[in-house]
Amino acid sequence: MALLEVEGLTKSFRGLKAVDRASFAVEAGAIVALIGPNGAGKTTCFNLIAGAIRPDAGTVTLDGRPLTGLAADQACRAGIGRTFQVVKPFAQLSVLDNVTVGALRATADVATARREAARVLRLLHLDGKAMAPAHTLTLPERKRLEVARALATGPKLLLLDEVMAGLRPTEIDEMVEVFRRLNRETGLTILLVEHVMRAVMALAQRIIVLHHGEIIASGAPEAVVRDPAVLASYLGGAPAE
Ligand SMILES: Nc1ncnc2c1ncn2[C@@H]1O[C@H](COP(=O)(O)OP(=O)(O)OP(=O)(O)O)[C@@H](O)[C@H]1O
Repeated sequence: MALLEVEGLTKSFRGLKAVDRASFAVEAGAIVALIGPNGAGKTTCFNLIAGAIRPDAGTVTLDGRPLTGLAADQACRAGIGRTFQVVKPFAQLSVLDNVTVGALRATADVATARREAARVLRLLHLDGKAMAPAHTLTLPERKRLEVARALATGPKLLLLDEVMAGLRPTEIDEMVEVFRRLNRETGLTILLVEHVMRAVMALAQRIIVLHHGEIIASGAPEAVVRDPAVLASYLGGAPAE
């Protein structure tokens, strides 16, 4: 059964079709990657699903419930958790407080939110940094904090926007393991936008390829990365650096 259903999603910016009649589904418990060249419309898709912007046409349904037209905080309450490409924690707040802010989306009780935040920090191996101000974290730690903030909202669907960018191969492998474990142990459904193919191939059970806002391929990772249309969209090279 599909947890997320996207049907005919379309969004233009000043005449440019950033997302063009995109339709796809993400099954409950799946890890699916959305890939494509720069400017293909991936982040716009996320913004449409998460209620940051409104579509010109099309629908988004989560768990059978229409999300189209909901504002970002309503989409979050409905079960969409997301990270942002540009990581922006509250710099002066501690790591624990940053994640508690996320957890307060799911509960009004501060003590419960702090407990949930502490649990999520352990999952992300950030518990040792709980009291550190967010601005003192390294890049890989800031990336994990971004994931922790999204996870603490208690999502049914986690949208990850380039969380591997700037990480070293060993750090990527650690992140991959965190998501695999989360998916395996809690059944969390994940849709990731990612250029780092090492992570895509290790994580995704299915890949959807966007090009100029349109879906040009979808299927098993090994088949999709050999698809001639996909290779052509990446200027004849490998799908990503
Ligand atoms: N708010 C906006 N106003 C105008 N144009 C926009 C806006 N957001 C995105 N676009 C345009 O829409 C297209 C799709 O952008 P989007 O950021 O969704 O691509 P992307 O696939 O996420 O790219 P990248 O891999 O570089 O992050 C691009 O041409 C971009 O310039």
